[in-house]
Amino acid sequence: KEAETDFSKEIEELRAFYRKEALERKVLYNKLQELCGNIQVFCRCRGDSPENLCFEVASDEEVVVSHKGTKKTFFFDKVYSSNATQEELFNGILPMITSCVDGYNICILAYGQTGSGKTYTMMGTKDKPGVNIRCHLTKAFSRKSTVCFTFMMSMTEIYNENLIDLLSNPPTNHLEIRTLGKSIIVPDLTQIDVKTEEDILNVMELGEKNRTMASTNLNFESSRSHLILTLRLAGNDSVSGVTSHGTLTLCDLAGSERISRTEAIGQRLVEAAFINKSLTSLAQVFSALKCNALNVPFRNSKLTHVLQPSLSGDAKDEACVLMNISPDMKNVLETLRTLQFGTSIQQVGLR
Ligand SMILES: Nc1ncnc2c1ncn2[C@@H]1O[C@H](COP(=O)(O)OP(=O)(O)OP(=O)(O)O)[C@@H](O)[C@H]1O
Repeated sequence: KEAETDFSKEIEELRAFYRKEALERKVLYNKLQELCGNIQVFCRCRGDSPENLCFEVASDEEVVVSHKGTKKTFFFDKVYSSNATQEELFNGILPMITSCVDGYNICILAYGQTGSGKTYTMMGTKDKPGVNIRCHLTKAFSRKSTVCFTFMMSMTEIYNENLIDLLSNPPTNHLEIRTLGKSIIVPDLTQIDVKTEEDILNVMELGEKNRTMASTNLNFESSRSHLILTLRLAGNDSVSGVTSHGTLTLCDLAGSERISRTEAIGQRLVEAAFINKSLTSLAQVFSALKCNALNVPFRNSKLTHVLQPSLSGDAKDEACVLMNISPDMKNVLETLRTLQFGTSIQQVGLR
């Protein structure tokens, strides 16, 4: 009996130690977050080398754009030059992604004009997989062997303010978004339980297939829509008995180019107007957050409404905006616009 009591005491001490350690890790992470701000802006330069480059990467935080004989310098949390590999970029955002297992809501957004490398960054190719493919969180699993994780995955697309469920068969149009306090729910959204990396890749494949089907039915190019992949995870810690919930949202935004540049007419003009509206709403949300406005206009577009849970809350929300830029001189104005957008959100601190 004495031995039994000693053993229970030891277990209790171990639990207390474990809880303390977990708390300390959280405090340290919060401190780090305070130092870095909870929106980080990274710039990625497309990886080809035309003769006429419109910028140079001056350091791993600085990019200098040349236009009409003047040079303009932009500073970001990190600048990835044309030579940066997919792996280097992924390693830069890995700490943020893994914090999701500690109950953080993480949102990674790829922004930039059409052809600047957003899809390459997020999806990549078979040989050079991008963020979405590498985000299988296996590193997180192995880091916490005492925690049993469950994952639910959803994949949606927003085209002309129409929220489409890419995991239902056939894809369902016009999903409704409801606000429930600080969170939002999409009542009819398909969520698939995923357990392994292979499950996640299979679900992505299904989503991509349905995306092609949806774009064929509605007659649009996938680059004209926003693609949002969400992984919701719950981790039950067998030692502390605590369950934490985190969300990882990965978003490949539609091309940000101006309407005048695309010379769009008819349906293409309507698409461009919708894209413009949603990206403007995104900028407005960031600027409202920046000045701690009481009302952040999340509901002005489907995009910001869907992203609200990872942008609006407290210190547990974190975002990383990947600004993709093209090195082509003929794209210099779009490059400048993209970098200006990045600069404007750089100092945003979420509440
Ligand atoms: N860092 C890179 N290294 C090598 N190739 C790249 C890189 N970034 C982009 N590319 C290539 O450039 C082309 C355009 O990239 P991508 O399709 O990713 O652009 P995008 O911004 O997603 O365009 P859209 O908005 O039209 O979907 C693709 O052929 C892609 O493979």
